[in-house]
Amino acid sequence: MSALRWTAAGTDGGARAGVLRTAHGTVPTPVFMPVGTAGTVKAMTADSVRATGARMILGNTYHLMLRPGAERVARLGGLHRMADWHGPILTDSGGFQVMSLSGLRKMDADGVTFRSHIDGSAHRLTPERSIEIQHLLGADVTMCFDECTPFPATEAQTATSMRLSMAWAARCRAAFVPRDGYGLFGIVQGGVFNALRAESVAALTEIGFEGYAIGGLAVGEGQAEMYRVLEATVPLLPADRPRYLMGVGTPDDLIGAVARGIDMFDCVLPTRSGRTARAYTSRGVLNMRNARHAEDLSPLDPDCPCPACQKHSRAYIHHLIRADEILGPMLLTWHNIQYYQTLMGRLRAAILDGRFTEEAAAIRAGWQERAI
Ligand SMILES: CNc1nc2c(CCNCC3CCCCC3)c3nc(N)[nH]c(=O)c3cc2[nH]1
Ligand SMILES: [Zn+2]
Repeated sequence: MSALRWTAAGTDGGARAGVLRTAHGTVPTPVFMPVGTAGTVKAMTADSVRATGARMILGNTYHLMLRPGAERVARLGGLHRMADWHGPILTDSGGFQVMSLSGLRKMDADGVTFRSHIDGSAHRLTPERSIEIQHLLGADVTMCFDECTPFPATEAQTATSMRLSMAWAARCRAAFVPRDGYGLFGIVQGGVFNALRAESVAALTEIGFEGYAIGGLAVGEGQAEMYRVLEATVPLLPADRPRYLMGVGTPDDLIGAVARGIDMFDCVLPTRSGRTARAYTSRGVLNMRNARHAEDLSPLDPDCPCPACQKHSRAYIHHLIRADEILGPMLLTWHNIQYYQTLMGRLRAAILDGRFTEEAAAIRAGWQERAI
């Protein structure tokens, strides 16, 4: 097998369906990748993640370099063996989490020095070290070490930040060891400025990557602005490479971004919401702490195959949440991950059948039917 490859299976308007081939198996796209921050999709076993139909998960340089340490993960056989996850893993490169999680940090042209949010110990990430860490973790998809430009930022600030990330992208490409079934993705920056986005795409495609992520979005710009940036950026990307929109998003965001040519997604929403008692359903979001569920014998979502919906009532899940029972977040997380997988499956089937617009409208209409 050559380097990691994406091949198209069908298109419908701007939406596209395809297959991503990796060293750890093939993944139908569009794909939602559950976030497995510290080597685990929180509150889920690897078997339960697989049961949802999820094929590919995220790991993270920042968390795993701090604990248990990248070299230790390698000594434990890598992330796949350690977590008993034998499908593809994409790891983020750490820059985003350093900027959003760590306390004291100092950015310079060569990298970033920061203190661990866990024990305050000092650490440094450079493009080369980030690539090395992701190799030690065993990632199928490695992300370039970048700076996610803060929002809002002036055009000048955005240009400086983007150009630093482009210089780091070239260093990542040089440091990455090519292997069959593995790939390095570039990350497009440029904030909300079309000319800077175009400059970033040109710089990355000049270097050449197995896939292209759109970074610097879902940072507070709002859905309309995010869509506007996608409309200006996605058409500039090579049609034969996968496109990954980082950190997105709500079910509604996913539909809109698939419509604009995105193939891959990750977001903490389904897992984090599972731990904050919120359930995504075909009829909108439910807050399971709400007393109205206390004697409701209906399932979270009648159309859902997950154990929470097949075996339990809203009343039981409401009780678990109120009683602060660990099974509550487990069942809600499982359901939310299942909901996201079911959603992506429906979108993919609709693209292949040429009825994406109709399917998107039907899904959105379902959310309007106030959850009974
Ligand atoms: C939520 N919005 C958002 N996320 C972004 C992320 C993070 C994507 N999710 C990674 C997981 C987070 C939890 C731990 C495991 C890794 C971004 N990452 C990078 N490298 N660059 C971005 O511009 C970048 C931009 C992002 N915007
Ligand atoms: Zn369910």
